[in-house]
Amino acid sequence: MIDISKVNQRYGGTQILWDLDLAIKPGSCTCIMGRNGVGKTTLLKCLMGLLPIESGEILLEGEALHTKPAQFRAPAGIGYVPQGRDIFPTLTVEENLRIGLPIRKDKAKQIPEKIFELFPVLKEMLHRRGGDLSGGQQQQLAIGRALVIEPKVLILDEPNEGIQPNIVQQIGDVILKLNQEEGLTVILVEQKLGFARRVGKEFRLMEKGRVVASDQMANLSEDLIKQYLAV
Ligand SMILES: Nc1ncnc2c1ncn2[C@@H]1O[C@H](COP(=O)(O)OP(=O)(O)OP(=O)(O)O)[C@@H](O)[C@H]1O
Repeated sequence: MIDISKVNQRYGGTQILWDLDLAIKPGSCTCIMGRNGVGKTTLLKCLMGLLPIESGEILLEGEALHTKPAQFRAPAGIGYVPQGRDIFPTLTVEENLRIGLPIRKDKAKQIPEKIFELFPVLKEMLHRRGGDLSGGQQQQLAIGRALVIEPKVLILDEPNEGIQPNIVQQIGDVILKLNQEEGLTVILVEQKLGFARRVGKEFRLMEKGRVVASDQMANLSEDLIKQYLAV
């Protein structure tokens, strides 16, 4: 589904991603894990075209993605929930959700009802400004906004950072539903081990800008945790 090969990326003189290889299978839910600063967010930004790569390639269903400017990546079928959410605080919930509508292939004029079934709070808050929502509600809005385009792949960068436990539970339920019942491919950067184990089917461990271990989530051993995740 997504094939990343030999990707190198640098911020000025500092190289962050080193010949990074990563393959994502259709219908999988893959957690990308690793200590702070190993390059997880940088990798997602490269996938979304928000950062240029120096070399290597990124393919989506066999077609080159890395040659497409950022604005063509969502229409190619990638929904992205960035770290820190990045909702538009002065726009209403409805306006935030409508942003993806023009790039839908069917040019739908209405926000799909499914978004409100997944996140009923967004219907209640439809006319409130995004900036007035709680952190957890904003995160639900960011996920809803990414789903409006009906993506083939949903990418989430630490969706539970600073979110209260009951909303973390709800976000987990939604990811599980989308992945297991609807077959949506999910890529999740996640620091919380419990959450990763609950929703992830596979893991990829990163260290120093490379993927150093890949397996089914059930095989994430204490040794690997100690080596690549413990602080
Ligand atoms: N805009 C930037 N300019 C220069 N260096 C950067 C920039 N953004 C990130 N870095 C550096 O790149 C490295 C990787 O950062 P990145 O945010 O991708 O890591 P991460 O694995 O997502 O960590 P975290 O869990 O803290 O978000 C870090 O050393 C970081 O300081």
